Amino acid sequence: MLSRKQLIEQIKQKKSFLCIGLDTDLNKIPAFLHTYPDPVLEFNRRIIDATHDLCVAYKPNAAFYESRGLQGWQSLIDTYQYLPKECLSIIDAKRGDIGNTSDQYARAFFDETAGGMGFDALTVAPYMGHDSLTPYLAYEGKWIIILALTSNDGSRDFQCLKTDNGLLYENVIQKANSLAGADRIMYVVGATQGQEFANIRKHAPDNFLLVPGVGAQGGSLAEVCRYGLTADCGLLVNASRSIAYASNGEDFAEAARAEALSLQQQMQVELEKAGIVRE
Ligand SMILES: O=C(O)c1cc(=O)[nH]c(=O)n1[C@@H]1O[C@H](COP(=O)(O)O)[C@@H](O)[C@H]1O
Repeated sequence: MLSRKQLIEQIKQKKSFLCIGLDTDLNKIPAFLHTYPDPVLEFNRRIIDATHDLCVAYKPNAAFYESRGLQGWQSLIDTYQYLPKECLSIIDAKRGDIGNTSDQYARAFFDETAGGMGFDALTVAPYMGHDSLTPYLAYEGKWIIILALTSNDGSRDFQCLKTDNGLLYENVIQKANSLAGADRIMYVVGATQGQEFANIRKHAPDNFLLVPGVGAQGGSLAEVCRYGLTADCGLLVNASRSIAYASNGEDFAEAARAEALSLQQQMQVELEKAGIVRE
């Protein structure tokens, strides 16, 4: 369990708001790892060992594990158990269903005694409304991270539709803000959304934003910071492929560290510029 206060302390201590995505694809990891009993777990462990002092969160994406059936689910459980406790653990599963079903998703990802995983945070889709979100909030201290304005092209299809009460994604934020505060709810906003961050901040001034889309998707960290940074930082910027697959040789963990270090150094400059940490 990681509270907002503890997350902010981590950010200040590590001078980083980096989240590392563990989107581990059996077909992309170095060949020599295939001799290990669980190559995905071995890969994740080495990435975590090489980067944990540079980031404040890890985000395994459930799809990369679910697609491998029983073995994949075991890799996910074992990876969860290996995550450093000082980092925010996010399961990116983008769940959303009627309350009765959301209860089960919540148990699967939040209740360690039920399914072996007790992640701090879960990504959720808001499309089914308030009663699809509240079951997760029943878990004291856990976070939900709601899709607001995503990084992909299709984000314009629905999220930017105009309603009598503003854009659809603005409605999502307003509704979710009525369910819980900035100590329980974060929003996903893609790094590719640039100046739109200024508008997001009008509706979610205090919430942390999970920001995927730097690295492989081409989003700009400087622009995200310019429009999205708050006095408490308020950002978790995720990179998955650009870190994890920086090399596919035996040096993959060092290469991942070099990528993570480069992002952390840029983040430190931004945190210093904003006066959140001292130079
Ligand atoms: O919820 C997410 O994390 C997410 C939302 C979004 O708008 N865009 C997005 O890319 N993601 C996820 O963030 C990660 C991005 O990976 P890279 O593009 O490899 O850094 C993937 O796990 C995506 O599923």
